[in-house]
Amino acid sequence: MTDLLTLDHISLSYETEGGLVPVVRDLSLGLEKGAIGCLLGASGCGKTTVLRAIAGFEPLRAGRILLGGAVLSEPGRQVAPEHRHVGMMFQDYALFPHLSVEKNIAFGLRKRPKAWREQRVKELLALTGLEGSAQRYPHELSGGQQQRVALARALAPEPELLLLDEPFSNLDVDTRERLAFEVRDILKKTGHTAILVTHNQAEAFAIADKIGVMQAGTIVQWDTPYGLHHHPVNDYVADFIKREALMAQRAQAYLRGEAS
Ligand SMILES: Nc1ncnc2c1ncn2[C@@H]1O[C@H](COP(=O)(O)OP(=O)(O)OP(=O)(O)O)[C@@H](O)[C@H]1O
Repeated sequence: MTDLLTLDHISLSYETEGGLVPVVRDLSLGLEKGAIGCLLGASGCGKTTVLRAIAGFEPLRAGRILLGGAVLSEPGRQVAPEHRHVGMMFQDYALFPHLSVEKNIAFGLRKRPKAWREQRVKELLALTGLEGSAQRYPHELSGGQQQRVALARALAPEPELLLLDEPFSNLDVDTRERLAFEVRDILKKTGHTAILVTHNQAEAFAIADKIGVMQAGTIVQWDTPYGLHHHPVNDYVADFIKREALMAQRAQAYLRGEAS
């Protein structure tokens, strides 16, 4: 199967007062349509920078980003973020506090016909289990419910690719795990392709089909959760994975339907 998203040897740097600082180095990955990928790594390794580059907010120093075979970014050329068909969901929800759940979800659909918009919002409320909360306001919802609204809003315009930056990190541990499984179920139901960024291994194993273990601006191994566990390419990956192995095994068992 051909990949929907391709990062082809991308490199990124930030301009600082001290000069150009390389942050992402020669990073490549391919993600099939309908798959959920995850960038996993310690703070500062460059995960968010990669996501921002896919969204179109950071220019590339080298390499190319392709979506559905079309080049989105290469040095000196960028498709504008609003023309990429890429949706985003971030850790701080970024919901509009003065709009109801229903209106938050419909926010990106203003240019669509009214009947289509109403039908789409209804579908998304059902998909995210928020039917009873359509008229409520963000401050009246729990953190987990707010994140489900944020997911519904990101999915509403039918993006080709969804980017999730540490979407669960503001939630307590129990909610975070439950929501990770719920989000996976929702994305699988709708067939969306997504890339998630996290430093939390349990979250990565709960949600992802493919995980990229990052170290100092590059991917050390891009593999299935099974592959990372059983065939780590070096000691760094092996140690990194071992640290939360118990949690990861639980998540895998859940996904195989062997645990509740
Ligand atoms: N606008 C910027 N200007 C200069 N340096 C930056 C900028 N944004 C990020 N950096 C640096 O680039 C590196 C990678 O940052 P990035 O946010 O991509 O890491 P991350 O892996 O997502 O970290 P975290 O898990 O803490 O969010 C860090 O060293 C960071 O300090």
